[in-house]
Amino acid sequence: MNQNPQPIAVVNAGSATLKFSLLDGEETVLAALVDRLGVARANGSSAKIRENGRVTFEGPIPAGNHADALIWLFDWLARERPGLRPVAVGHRVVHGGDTLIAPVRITPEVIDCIDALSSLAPLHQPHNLAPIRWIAGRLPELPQVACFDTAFHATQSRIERMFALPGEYLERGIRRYGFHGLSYEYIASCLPEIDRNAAAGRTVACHLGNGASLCAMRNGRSVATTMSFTALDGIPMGTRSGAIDPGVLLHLLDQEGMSVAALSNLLYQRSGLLGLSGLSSDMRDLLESSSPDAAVAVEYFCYRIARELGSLTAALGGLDALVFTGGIGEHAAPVRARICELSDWLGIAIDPDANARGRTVLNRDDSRVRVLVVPTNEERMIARHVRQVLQI
Ligand SMILES: Nc1ncnc2c1ncn2[C@@H]1O[C@H](COP(=O)(O)OP(=O)(O)O)[C@@H](O)[C@H]1O
Ligand SMILES: CC(=O)OP(=O)(O)O
Ligand SMILES: [Mg+2]
Repeated sequence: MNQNPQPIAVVNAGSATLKFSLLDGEETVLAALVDRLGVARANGSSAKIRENGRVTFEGPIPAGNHADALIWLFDWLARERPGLRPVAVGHRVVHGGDTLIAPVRITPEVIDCIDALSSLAPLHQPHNLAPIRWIAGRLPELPQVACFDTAFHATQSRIERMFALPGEYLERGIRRYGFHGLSYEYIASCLPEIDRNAAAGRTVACHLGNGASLCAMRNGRSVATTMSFTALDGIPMGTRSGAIDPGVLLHLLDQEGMSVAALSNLLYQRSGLLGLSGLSSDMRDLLESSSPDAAVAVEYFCYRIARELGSLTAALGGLDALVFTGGIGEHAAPVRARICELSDWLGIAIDPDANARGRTVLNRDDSRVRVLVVPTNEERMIARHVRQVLQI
């Protein structure tokens, strides 16, 4: 790091985690992860801080929610690293709706707009807002920038964004938006250095983490994606169902008398890999398990991804490259292998050894489609946006 750091702080608040980074240019000088937020346990949550790759703090902290965790982190920084003062803060905000389609400096009006979209991203939006509000109240002189997961998909065609509902619904903003945009934007920014044809051509990126989606890109711009109005649609995820016949929801509400809150809990928290396996939402647990239900959950996950890959290939009119990213995409070789096996009809052929070793290039020389593993870095993308918006 240089002698006079002017770091950008980046806050990426997930459903049960808070990721916090300090970036000096493209370099991450400090990265903190606060885990198990909102999970009832005697010791509260736990934090891990890494500086230049070395763990410098690890242990329980007295934080029950995202704002508490951020307060603890700012206190820790002021006490332990007084020389590391952020000059601005960038936030990942999951939903930008129809109006927030580019990174923006946060004002009270922007906060109101983000708040109005909370019901469309209940696992994320309230957790995105809490740290923004705390910083605005306590450190009003610190500029804050919101970067939206939805913004990258603003290039999609009108047809792609529609649901087949009466036109008035589209006018009211009931349409496909898409998420994980900061991750896809970062991947698109890396591709020219890794593979010029993939960067300029027809690429499907698979962001497979706890939340998961696929995005079809042409020349680095979003053409179609699997998530839509909310981050529930598309492929199954850690605890989310992915696409489901809306008739099932009507049935549960109408015939079985399920409450809206219980249905929301089922779809967001109790489905996906967790629901199918009855064991865990974490792919590591499922791959290690000998339970038949865990195997079914993994197979279902891979099968639905392979089906969506076919659909997105149709949206692109062909496929030049497939990119894996996110916790599962970057680390779970058996999942990548199975998705590629199910997609061999597309001309995908990978080298098992390159896959097992987690190399950047997985495809064999005779594969018609390039297959790549590119680690995502939403925080780096956010820091770039902050510098651009604030011109620093
Ligand atoms: N070594 C691994 N092998 C298989 N799956 C992994 C591995 N490491 C992480 N994962 C999966 O990645 C998920 C987290 O993905 P990540 O993209 O880091 O999280 P988030 O969606 O919270 O940003 C975990 O829940 C787990 O399913
Ligand atoms: C939008 C979304 O699903 O995000 P995450 O993967 O962080 O849960
Ligand atoms: Mg994520």
